[in-house]
Amino acid sequence: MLRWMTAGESHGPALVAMLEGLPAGVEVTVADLQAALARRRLGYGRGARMSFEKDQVSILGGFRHGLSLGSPVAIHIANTEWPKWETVMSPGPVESAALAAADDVGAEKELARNRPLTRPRPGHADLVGMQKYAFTEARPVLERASARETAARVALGQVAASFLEQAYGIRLVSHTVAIGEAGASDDAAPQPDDVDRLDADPVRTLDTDGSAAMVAEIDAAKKDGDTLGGVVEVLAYGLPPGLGSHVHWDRRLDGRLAGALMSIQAIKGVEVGDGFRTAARRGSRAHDEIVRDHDVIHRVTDRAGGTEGGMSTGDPLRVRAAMKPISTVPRALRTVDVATGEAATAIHQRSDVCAVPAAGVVAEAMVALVLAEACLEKFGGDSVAETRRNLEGYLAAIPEVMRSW
Ligand SMILES: Cc1cc2nc3c(=O)[nH]c(=O)nc-3n(C[C@H](O)[C@H](O)[C@H](O)COP(=O)(O)O)c2cc1C
Ligand SMILES: C=C(O[C@@H]1CC(C(=O)O)=C[C@@H](OP(=O)(O)O)[C@H]1O)C(=O)O
Repeated sequence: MLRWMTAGESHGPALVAMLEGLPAGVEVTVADLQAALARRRLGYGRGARMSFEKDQVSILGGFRHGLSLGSPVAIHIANTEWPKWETVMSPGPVESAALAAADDVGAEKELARNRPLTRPRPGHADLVGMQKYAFTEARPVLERASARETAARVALGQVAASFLEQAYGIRLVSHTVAIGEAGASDDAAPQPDDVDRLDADPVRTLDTDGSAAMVAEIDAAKKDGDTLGGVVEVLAYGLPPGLGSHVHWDRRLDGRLAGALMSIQAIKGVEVGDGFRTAARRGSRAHDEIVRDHDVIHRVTDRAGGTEGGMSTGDPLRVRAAMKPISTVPRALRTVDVATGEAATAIHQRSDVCAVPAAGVVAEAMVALVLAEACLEKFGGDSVAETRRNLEGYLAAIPEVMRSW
């Protein structure tokens, strides 16, 4: 069983990520994790914070000499901005005089870090979090609701992706499909080797015309004091057939992927394969017919996106996630000041205009974690070599007439 968890606040000293159940013998270095985290900071339209804040990664447990030990993995991601927040976000008690002084220091004093945030921002966890956790202001809520937490997911996702590739040859890639109303062409699905080209593009697409249109869309929204969402896609290549199961609702791979993607901040829709487009088709044009060619069984199309009956088919997995526009809208939205009950406009200090390219990297991490969990459930094993042997034994037992390889 693979389990993972993250802890840490957006402006706290660090994020912490733990992964339990990783077999021994997976090669991962701090440099690999740093590179994964750098990819999450990419993308045209992100706010000022992305340029000055740095992630400082260290591995606290689970590895020795670059190889996993089979013990729980613990990763620490320190935040270089912590000195500015040391008082306001102190985990221990602080004197009220020190808190008051915290508003008057530093280059960013306009952020008024300690001023009570009593004007909840629409689209954020602020209001309902205050109601639920009995806070009189939003800071204690927004600190954990913030997508800063996705840095911890990406670090864990990198460990999972390394395991998938080294144990089973499974590789992932993600890209941006649309930002606002501008989209990339559907022509060619990216391959894992396209990752450098994708990361070099301002919005992480291979379609240069689509990229220019998406950049223009972001510029226009920014000029209007507005924000944007969009759609990302994750593909995974090299999956064996049979991950997940049709026998129980909570073992279906498609359901687990959808849940993991929906758990990302601001994701409001998930599609597996052609998803919503399939709903508009007739059955004769919706499914993937099965043929046998040169002794190999395969599907002639890939509309299903690599799952049938809640199990991986062995075809490339294709899932999309729809992100709502960034909630902190510069052209401030209406809210209520909960200190006075008066109508107000929502706080806007600084924000991303669009974080869709980064959300693709986060989605890739979540898919890697779900696939690693599903692989370990199916193949087990305490070392990379053992789990690979188990995969090979399983594939060898599938009768030749049913083989898709
Ligand atoms: C990578 C990433 C970056 C984000 N950056 C911002 C941001 O700068 N400002 C903002 O208001 N929301 C941002 N969000 C979205 C908020 O975290 C999200 O809208 C909020 O948590 C509420 O969404 P929910 O209802 O889906 O939880 C970002 C989301 C992601 C995935
Ligand atoms: C810090 C990150 O993203 C943050 C996610 C976020 C939000 O509300 O989700 C709001 C912004 O933070 P702030 O309000 O402090 O400017 C983003 O910068 C990150 O992705 O590392």
